[in-house]
Amino acid sequence: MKYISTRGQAPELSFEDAMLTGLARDGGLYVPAHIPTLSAEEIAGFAGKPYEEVAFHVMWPYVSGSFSEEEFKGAIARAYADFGHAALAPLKQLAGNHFLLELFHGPTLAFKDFAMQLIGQLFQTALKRRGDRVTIVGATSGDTGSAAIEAFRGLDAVDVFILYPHGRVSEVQRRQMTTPNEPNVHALAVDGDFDDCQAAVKDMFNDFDFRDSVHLAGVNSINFARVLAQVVYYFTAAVSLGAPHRKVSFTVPTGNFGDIFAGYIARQMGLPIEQLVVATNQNDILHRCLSGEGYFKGETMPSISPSMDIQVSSNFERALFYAYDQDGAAVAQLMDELKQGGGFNVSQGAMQALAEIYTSGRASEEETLATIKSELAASGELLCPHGAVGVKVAKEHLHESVPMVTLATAHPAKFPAAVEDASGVFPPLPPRMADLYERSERVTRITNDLGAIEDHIRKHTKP
Ligand SMILES: Cc1ncc(COP(=O)(O)O)c(C=O)c1O
Ligand SMILES: N[C@@H](CCOP(=O)(O)O)C(=O)O
Repeated sequence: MKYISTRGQAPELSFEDAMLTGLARDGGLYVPAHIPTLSAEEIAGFAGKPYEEVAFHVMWPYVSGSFSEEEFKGAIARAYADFGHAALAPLKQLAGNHFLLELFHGPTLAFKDFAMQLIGQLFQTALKRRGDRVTIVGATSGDTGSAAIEAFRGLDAVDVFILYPHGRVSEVQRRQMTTPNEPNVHALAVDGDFDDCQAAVKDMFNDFDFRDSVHLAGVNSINFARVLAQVVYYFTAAVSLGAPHRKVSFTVPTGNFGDIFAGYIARQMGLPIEQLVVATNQNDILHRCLSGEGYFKGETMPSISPSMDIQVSSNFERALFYAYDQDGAAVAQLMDELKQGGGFNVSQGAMQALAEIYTSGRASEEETLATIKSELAASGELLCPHGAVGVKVAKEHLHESVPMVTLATAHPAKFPAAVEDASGVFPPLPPRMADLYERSERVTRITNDLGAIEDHIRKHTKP
């Protein structure tokens, strides 16, 4: 399988090269040159199979030229060995036709572990084979950073620098990033918001001298390997509800559009997905855009679902690439308008293409709090604020005949203040991280200045 850039001007790469490269050199994002499909029989065959086995079958066509079958199966087995639930991604019934897919049983209690644990294994295999080392930079609104640090801490061939917005992540998220004491891990608290952190990461990739001198790699969902690993749980969830013989819908709490884009890939691969519902918090650029108002940045407002406090949603570029019939020049033009003028209008044809796949909704802060409270009373499920945004929006899109799955993207214990405020229940951390509040922290506060960030990284990267 070859990978191509959404802006059409970067070299085609293998899976391994695309994974280690991160952002394409034309500023675009890598996508597979074609999306492989699975037959209804193959999908039906996933019923009752362990998650790891489904994972291998779904992802193998994308990675097969880069890893041997044995390497890839080994990576999958090691990636999911430490999850705190035997099913890895259990499905719970909330009511009638509405289900919750719990994606927070990994080591850092968020859905990011599904991909990050796997790419941690794949990076190690590839770097060992090449005798190479890389500098990973990542931007986080809380969960990607902790998952990346967990996946790469202590590895010889990797330095990892995580940029998070100072004061805009939860205490648990911050401590997950600042308490690991391995010297290859560096938490940077940036004076700015998540979009500033993400822009800095992209600017570093576009600074080729810097990029090449430190062997830059990226583990945000700009990396297609991140998206790919997330495709798997759409299959396991849908099949357990009767797919491919029955259609299933998904509602996805959305920020950077990576998770829902994984749903799009699953759909294109042949999974009968009826609706893909984008659920946003008050930072609702995606909901506004999908409602026909164009894609225009507003100010990012801090919320009780901080991981979704995002205005420039990086994977939306991938969605646009398909909506514009894979026209890289058109996508490059839109991204230029976004950078220069803060937004763009989507053509009528592309809006139509998006509307065939995605619908959307938004939850205010009050609605999120009310949903945490009401869902606890109704089903006994204690939601994190991100899951609550999803549940609120999902309820506006329920249909009698098609099951709806809402993705519960993080454990409530990552956001105890908001959860307790809403429900009166303080969600405790699982025993394996019960001493998180006592561990000492190590973090560098840094201004939102590309030169300062690059200097810091240069100084702290192992040669
Ligand atoms: C808990 C949680 N929910 C939802 C999201 C949104 O996911 P995505 O950025 O893939 O849209 C994030 C961040 O990415 C998150 O950390
Ligand atoms: N919500 C994310 C933001 C980064 O998203 P990514 O999926 O592109 O890595 C976070 O928690 O960091």
